[in-house]
This record gives sequence, C-alpha cells and structure tokens, in this order.
Amino acid sequence: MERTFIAIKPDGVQRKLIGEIIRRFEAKGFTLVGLKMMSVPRELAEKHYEVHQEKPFFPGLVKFITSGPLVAMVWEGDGVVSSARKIIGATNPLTAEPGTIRGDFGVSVGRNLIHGSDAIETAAKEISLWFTPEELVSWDSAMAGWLYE
Ligand SMILES: Nc1ncnc2c1ncn2[C@@H]1O[C@H](COP(=O)(O)OP(=O)(O)OP(=O)(O)O)[C@@H](O)[C@H]1O
Repeated sequence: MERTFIAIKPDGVQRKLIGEIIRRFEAKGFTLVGLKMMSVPRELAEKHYEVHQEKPFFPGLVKFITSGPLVAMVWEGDGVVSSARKIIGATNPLTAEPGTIRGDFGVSVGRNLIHGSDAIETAAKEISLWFTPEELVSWDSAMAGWLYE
C-alpha cells in the first residue's frame, strides 16, 4: 500500500491546527501508520530540504523548521501521495484553493503549515529519513471494506 510523509510545520503546531489537519486525512479515508512530535535537528532540516540549498530562502526555511516542535507523520492508502498534495494545496497559501489546508488556514509561503512528499520515490526517501522502521505501525483498518471495493 502506498505511503507518504507529512509534516505539520512549527506554524501549524503553534496555530493549534494539529487536530484539524489529522482530521482531514482521517476523514478522507487514509490510515495513520507513523506519528511523532519532535524538535527538528538542524542537520535533519538541511537534509530534508537539500534540493533548495542554493535558494535565497534556504537559511530562513531551516531556521523556521527548527524553530519549534513539528509533527511528523506517515499516512497510507491508495494514491495517498498525490491525494495528500491536493488536500494540502498549492505552495503559496494565497493562491491555494479554498478547501485545501493551505488555502483555508495560511497567508504566506514562508508559513505554509504543512509539508507533503511530492512523488512516490520522494516519499520513500523522506519516510526513511524521518522514521526508523520500528516507528512505523502496519495495521488493517476495520473500515477498509467500506473504503475500497
Ligand atoms: N519564496 C519562498 N520564500 C520562503 N519560503 C519558501 C519560498 N518558496 C518555498 N518556500 C518554502 O520551501 C518549502 C519547499 O518549497 P517547494 O517548492 O518544495 O514547495 P512544496 O513542495 O509545496 O512545499 P513542501 O516541500 O514544504 O511540501 C515551501 O513549503 C516553503 O515553506
């Protein structure tokens, strides 16, 4: 079953949106298989965003991600990688569609509340970067028969 890495960034935690964000993924029908609240070490933030290391916003992004607690999660379900990106919305919350997390709760690109892996291969890399295998819990949702044919 497909898995994706989702992180509620420090602004989402401070804004008390943890419950609302988890609710949206649960209500859609995805299954939570990994969850931890953590302070992010600088090296982990830099590794996670290494594709952006030459960008002017990189130092500020690393400072922001390491500035407070973050909630790291792994969600499972058919098509969860691309569906999660739709639930999250466009990178800039001002242009993100209403009904998406960023569209409903954010106003600036540097405080866009949540991260979601952008492809299946990226998801696998990010899951192994943020979680050990022992931290992930495989379980069968009792609702599966009502979610899938
Ligand atoms: N111009 C910018 N100014 C400040 N921060 C930015 C800017 N562009 C991107 N970022 C930050 O870098 C993150 C990664 O940018 P990317 O283009 O990969 O967007 P994304 O894939 O929608 O976001 P994420 O990887 O966090 O899910 C953004 O989520 C945002 O927090």
